[in-house]
Amino acid sequence: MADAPALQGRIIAAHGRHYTVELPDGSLRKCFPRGKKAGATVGDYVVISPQGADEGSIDRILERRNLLYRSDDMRTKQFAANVDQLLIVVAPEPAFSDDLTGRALVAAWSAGIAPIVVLNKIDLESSVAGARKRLATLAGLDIHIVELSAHAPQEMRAALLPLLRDRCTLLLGQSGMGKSTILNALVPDARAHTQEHSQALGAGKHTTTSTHLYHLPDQPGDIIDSPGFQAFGLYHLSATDIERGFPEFKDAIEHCRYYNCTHRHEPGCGVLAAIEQGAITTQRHELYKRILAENEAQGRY
Ligand SMILES: Nc1nc2c(ncn2[C@@H]2O[C@H](COP(=O)(O)OP(=O)(O)OP(=O)(O)O)[C@@H](O)[C@H]2O)c(=O)[nH]1
Ligand SMILES: [Zn+2]
Repeated sequence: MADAPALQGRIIAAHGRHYTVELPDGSLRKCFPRGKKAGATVGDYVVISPQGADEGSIDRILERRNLLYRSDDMRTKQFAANVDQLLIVVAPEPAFSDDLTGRALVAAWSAGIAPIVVLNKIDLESSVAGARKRLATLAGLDIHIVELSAHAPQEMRAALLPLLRDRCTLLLGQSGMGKSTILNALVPDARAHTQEHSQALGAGKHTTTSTHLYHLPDQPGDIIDSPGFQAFGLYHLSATDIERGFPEFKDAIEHCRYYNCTHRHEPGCGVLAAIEQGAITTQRHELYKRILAENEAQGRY
């Protein structure tokens, strides 16, 4: 019997050793990477060789438009590939972290991906003002900030669905910000679906898929759910990547006296001058210095 012809599909879930690949006809296959090739991630477009009725091997990962991940001394965690935008969920309670939110923004910009920040739980009236005030430090950066309450699902859908149309959106946030609640309002039974897939594909009932791509039920567009994080290392970024993660530095850097200026203490630094003039906030500059120092401590530069 001749080999079945290779097919192209998209990885919609990663389960440790194997992946769920969706084919253009909507069917799902449990696929294993061929050989020792690792590193496939949710959102990847792949070429597979079908095996049997519902399995396959991943022969090749097609070129990625982008790849989002975080990394620290412990490990590297890929979030997703080929995304159009990042939706970063923050909330007044538990209070979101400026540092982690800033890092997620850096991850987005350094990968060339547009970020949207969602301030969830605006029904928490006593604490929402404080959250708004902290978010105001991001004003002036090119970020769309949307306020909503996932406990008012109808209004929430009205606010989010237009932003999600025709796009592949990665949902990201610290633990407890309300990602699952938002996801479930956008894709009812998302969690149940995950269970179903896992069981149908033999992943076992208790294997939780950490990252999963869902199609929006009522309009074109995909949303990728990812586990909540409590740390967001960016050890993989080069100094140039980090600079790209701070788009407000771009014009100022043109004025730096030294081509290899690190924008910390050098004389004639355009970024330091822009801080003096109030065009760049010290808070963002502090974050920049923290990320750079962490990477330097790795002996990268
Ligand atoms: N008051 C209020 N509570 C909310 C809202 N959205 C979510 N919550 C609550 O916040 C808690 C955390 O919500 P989840 O959706 O589980 O948060 P998550 O971001 O998925 O958290 P992880 O699973 O840790 O990543 C739950 O108790 C939700 O009911 C909201 O709009 N208003
Ligand atoms: Zn400089």
